[in-house]
Amino acid sequence: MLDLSGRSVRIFGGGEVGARKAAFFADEAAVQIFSRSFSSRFSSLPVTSQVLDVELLDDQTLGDLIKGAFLVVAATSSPDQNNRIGRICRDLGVLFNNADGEQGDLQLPAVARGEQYLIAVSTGGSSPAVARYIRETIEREVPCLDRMILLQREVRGALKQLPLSSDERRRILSAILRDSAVNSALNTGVDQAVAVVWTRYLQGRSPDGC
Ligand SMILES: C[C@@]1(CC(=O)O)c2cc3[nH]c(cc4nc(cc5[nH]c(cc(n2)[C@H]1CCC(=O)O)[C@@](C)(CC(=O)O)[C@@H]5CCC(=O)O)C(CC(=O)O)=C4CCC(=O)O)c(CCC(=O)O)c3CC(=O)O
Ligand SMILES: NC(=O)C1=CN([C@@H]2O[C@H](COP(=O)(O)OP(=O)(O)OC[C@H]3O[C@@H](n4cnc5c(N)ncnc54)[C@H](O)[C@@H]3O)[C@@H](O)[C@H]2O)C=CC1
Repeated sequence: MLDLSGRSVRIFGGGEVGARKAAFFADEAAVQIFSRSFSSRFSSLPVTSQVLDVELLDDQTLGDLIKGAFLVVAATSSPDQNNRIGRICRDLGVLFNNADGEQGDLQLPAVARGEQYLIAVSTGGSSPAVARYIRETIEREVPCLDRMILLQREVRGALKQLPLSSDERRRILSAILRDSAVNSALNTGVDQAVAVVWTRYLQGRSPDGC
């Protein structure tokens, strides 16, 4: 969880993997891609690109491309070149992520993101496919997560105004999460679910206890 706004992220390798890494950072950071060739996915990404062959650059020239970056990603199809980029990053004190080769300073997780939440899944390099599988399972199984969070925020605020113990509040909030009537109302909207919650859990109660 880094604030990358205004930071420079430079990616070597313009294939599918480079494009995925670029998409991961492009909303926030200023992303530059260096590669021999580029996947068509780059045409829809807000990044700048430069055609070059890393193998033809000496360490000094490659270092000049890296200097000033906050983070560098190596995603060429050559682990040797990726590792060389990593060594230069280490010498220059620049954070490094390696898509293929010796492990760098950081790994990218699989991310399920909504307006109200962010879930990052990592297997620490053991099985990226499992990280992806868990991300997809979360997205499939809990599609209304944003709405549930908004509902919980609203109900939680209302419960705090009622003369309830924190145990009672916790029990109601937890029951709402698992309540199928609430969850199906959420498919229509947060307001509809709030109405169901009032009927099922808060009938007869009001903030002043009447
Ligand atoms: C170490 C790490 C470094 C890094 O890249 O940061 C790394 C490394 C490698 N990945 C490889 C392969 C695959 N990677 C994926 C997918 C993802 N890989 C991602 C992260 C990471 N990958 C970091 C560890 C994260 C962790 O363990 O949790 C995800 C989560 C995030 C992202 O990249 O955005 C993204 C899912 C995003 C999503 O969908 O949500 C798939 C599945 C697929 O594409 O369907 C495959 C094919 C199946 C397989 O091989 O498992 C290979 C072998 C290359 C080869 O030789 O074939 C290496 C290199 C090696 O292992 O040495
Ligand atoms: N970390 C991850 O999540 C994953 C990593 N990989 C690995 O990442 C690497 C890249 O995968 P893809 O994007 O699918 O491969 P790709 O072959 O589609 O793309 C590689 C890109 O690197 C560029 N490139 C290669 N050598 C270069 C050089 N000397 N100078 C400049 N650019 C160069 C190519 O022009 C191409 O754009 C592969 O080694 C692959 O095994 C694969 C799947 C997932």
